[in-house]
Amino acid sequence: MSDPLLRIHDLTVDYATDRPVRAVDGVSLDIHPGEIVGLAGESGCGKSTLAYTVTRLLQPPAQISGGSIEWRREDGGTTDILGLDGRELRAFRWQEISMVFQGAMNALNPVHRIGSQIEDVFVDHRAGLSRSERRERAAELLRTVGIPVDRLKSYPHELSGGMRQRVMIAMALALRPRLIIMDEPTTALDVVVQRNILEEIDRLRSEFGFAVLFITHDLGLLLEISDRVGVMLSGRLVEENTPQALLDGAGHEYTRHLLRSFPSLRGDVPLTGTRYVDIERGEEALA
Ligand SMILES: Nc1ncnc2c1ncn2[C@@H]1O[C@H](COP(=O)(O)OP(=O)(O)OP(=O)(O)O)[C@@H](O)[C@H]1O
Repeated sequence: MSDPLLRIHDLTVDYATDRPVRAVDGVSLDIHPGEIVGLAGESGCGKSTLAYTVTRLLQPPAQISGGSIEWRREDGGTTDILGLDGRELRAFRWQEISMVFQGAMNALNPVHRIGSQIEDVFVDHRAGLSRSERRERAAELLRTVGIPVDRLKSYPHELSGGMRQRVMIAMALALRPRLIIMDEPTTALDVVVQRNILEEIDRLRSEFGFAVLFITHDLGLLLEISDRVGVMLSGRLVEENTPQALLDGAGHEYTRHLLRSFPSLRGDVPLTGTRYVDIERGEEALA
């Protein structure tokens, strides 16, 4: 197997509050190029804290108490993510790793058109592009995520929730990052829209080859879309394996407990994207 793209080693993160919380407790996890790695676990187990640490968006009172996060650059060398300074981080985010967070669709600025918000990513990170080049790229990105190009002129409130989340995914793709971290990206959406977007992410992954760290409390969903799934409990990564291996026999009692909550996934539901097919046009119908 190729060298990992991201190597999280023995990471520990604490919230230094009156009653300190160890949110991430000695987690080690590798993500390889092009892989979809799912992270499951119930609310409060530390999934988001892990995502915020990898992207260096963690705010006090959170503090990194130990461990390392290593990034393999395209030139083969490694970058210590925890050692990046502010200027380096601005160049690193979006460019190397981008993020789609829960409720990200509400992060769009309500008073600016969709097109200009996508173009802004290029204004900030691709200073050499002309205005018409930026426009062309914004249009191409919308097409990529399945939104008609005339929507560039729309304001966020004129789009459905699913479309707005697709716009956020388009922005996350804009600079062709090699890893996209998605923290509950579809949780706020209708289940049909959610399925369509997941199918889209998988298709885009095949097309562009980026890796995905997909975080959700929904283990059933992760078993369908991931190459490997990690299960977190109280800050620890208690198990990590392929979906099939977990279904065949999870090693940790907590994983077995989570699996029992999804009885329909134990053999009678295909693990491929085939369940998407009959609802392919669902979002258009709802939008
Ligand atoms: N700002 C904060 N101050 C203090 N404790 C925090 C803070 N943010 C998170 N925590 C605590 O850290 C632990 C991990 O929280 P985290 O949000 O990472 O979990 P999660 O698995 O992502 O949960 P959810 O799915 O609800 O977002 C929890 O015990 C939480 O209460």
